[in-house]
Order: sequence, then structure tokens, then C-alpha cells
Amino acid sequence: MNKDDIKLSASSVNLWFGNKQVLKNINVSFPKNQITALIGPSGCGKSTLLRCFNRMHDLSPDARIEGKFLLEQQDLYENDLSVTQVRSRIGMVFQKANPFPKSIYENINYGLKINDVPKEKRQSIIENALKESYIWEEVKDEMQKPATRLSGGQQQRLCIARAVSLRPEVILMDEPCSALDPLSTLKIEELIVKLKKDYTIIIVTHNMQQAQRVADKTVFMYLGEIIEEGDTKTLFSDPKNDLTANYVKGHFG
Ligand SMILES: Nc1ncnc2c1ncn2[C@@H]1O[C@H](COP(=O)(O)OP(=O)(O)OP(=O)(O)O)[C@@H](O)[C@H]1O
Repeated sequence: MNKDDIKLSASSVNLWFGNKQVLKNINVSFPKNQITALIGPSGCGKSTLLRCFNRMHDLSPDARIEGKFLLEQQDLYENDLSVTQVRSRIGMVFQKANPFPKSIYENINYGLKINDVPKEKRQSIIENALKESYIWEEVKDEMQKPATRLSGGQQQRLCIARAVSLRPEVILMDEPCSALDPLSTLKIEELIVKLKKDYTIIIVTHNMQQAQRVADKTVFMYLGEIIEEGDTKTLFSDPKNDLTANYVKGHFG
């Protein structure tokens, strides 16, 4: 891959929780404006790897990380770079939608406020983020309603709107549809595909169909290592490694 096409990368990464090594010599890069799926059986380290990119392990006293994480040329673990600076460029959406127990409006306004976005600019940013996340039509007349009263799928789209309102460059998604029904899942998938025009997206998923529907690139992990990676179609139709073949055919999980 041409260097200019790489948005995010990890090199020579090892990670331990206490004595247990959870990531082993990870070398991987994520292409700009593409969707990359991280797949692999439960416990193989997908979420742990994803979380490294926005420094979610900083507060885990038993986590020890070696290696380098780059956002283009920026070292994400550089001493004078704050977690807030990292997270303003790398947003995250979690497995379970986690709206604040506040109004729909305030869910997005809050992040803008603490990031010093001037008040007069916020209304249009909020509206655009909700439009971009395909939820505006459903909530525009009830912006003061508590976000927790929305359906699960709507809450997840609101959380995506909250992430995009801060204009990150990368969005990390940790099984964003696992708590949703098939229809809401399809809506989120449609949204993810639309968002790649403006963002680089990494998605952890257990759903093989989902990886094939949305991802340009797929990375297969097993027991803390990357076993195989490549173009999604090729990885699913012509895997090079027997472990990958058995996993994508559903022989274990
Ligand atoms: N904070 C932590 N402290 C100690 N061990 C942890 C911590 N977080 C994760 N682990 C362990 O690290 C290993 C990898 O977990 P991780 O959540 O990254 O796997 P995963 O591939 O995302 O799994 P799943 O698909 O089930 O979500 C597991 O054995 C898990 O128990």
C-alpha cells in the first residue's frame, strides 16, 4: 500500500494484561477512507487492539504496551500528546449504545461545549451530525426528549452522530450492531458505508455477513496474532491460511 493511503497503523505491537500476553507482534495498517473489519474468535484480542488506537488502556494499571501506533505521521503515544487530543481525531462507538442520560440535543451539544466549539456554531453542527447519521428526520421535532427513550438502533445512530459531530478522522466501532435487531443493523451498516467517504473506519464484528457487506479490507486474528489480512472478497473466497478458512466457514468461533 502506498504510504499516503495509510491512515492508521500499528507496528511491532505486544500487549500484556499482567502476565498474560494478549497481543503478539501485531503489524497492521488501515487504509484511508476505507472500512476495515477485525474478525476472529472471542478473546483473540480484537477489542484490545481497537482500544489501543484511542488510548483506552491508559487507565488500566495492569496493561503494558510495546510498539508504535501512528495516525499518519503522528505517534499516538507521544509524551506531550493528550488523550483528549487523540480522541478528537479518533472517535469511538461502542457495542452497547451509550447515550448520556440527557436530551437528544444535549448528547451532541455536550461534546461540542467541552471541545470549545462556539455556541453560535453548535446548532448547525448538531443538525448536520444528525442528518449525516440518518436520524435527523426521526428526532428533529423532539430534540429535548431524553435520549434514553429512543430505540436501541436510534440510540446507536445518535452515538454515531455524537462521534461525527467532533469531526474525527477515524471512527473505531466495537461490534456496533451486536445489540440490534436485523433492520436497525442494516440501517447502521448503510450508514457506515456512507460515512467512509469522510472517515476511515475500523469495525470489530463477529458477523461474517456484516464484514462482507461493509468492509473493504478484513483482518483475521487468532490468539493475539494476525493470521491473515487482505481484500475482504479474497479473504472470504480464497483464504490462504487453514485457520482463516475454517473460521470464515463457521467451523469454530
Ligand atoms: N482490562 C483487562 N484486563 C485483563 N484482561 C483483559 C482486559 N481486557 C481484555 N482482557 C483479556 O484479553 C483477551 C482479549 O480480549 P478482547 O476483548 O480483546 O478479545 P476480543 O477478540 O475482542 O473478544 P470478543 O470477541 O469476545 O469481544 C481476553 O482473554 C480478555 O479476557
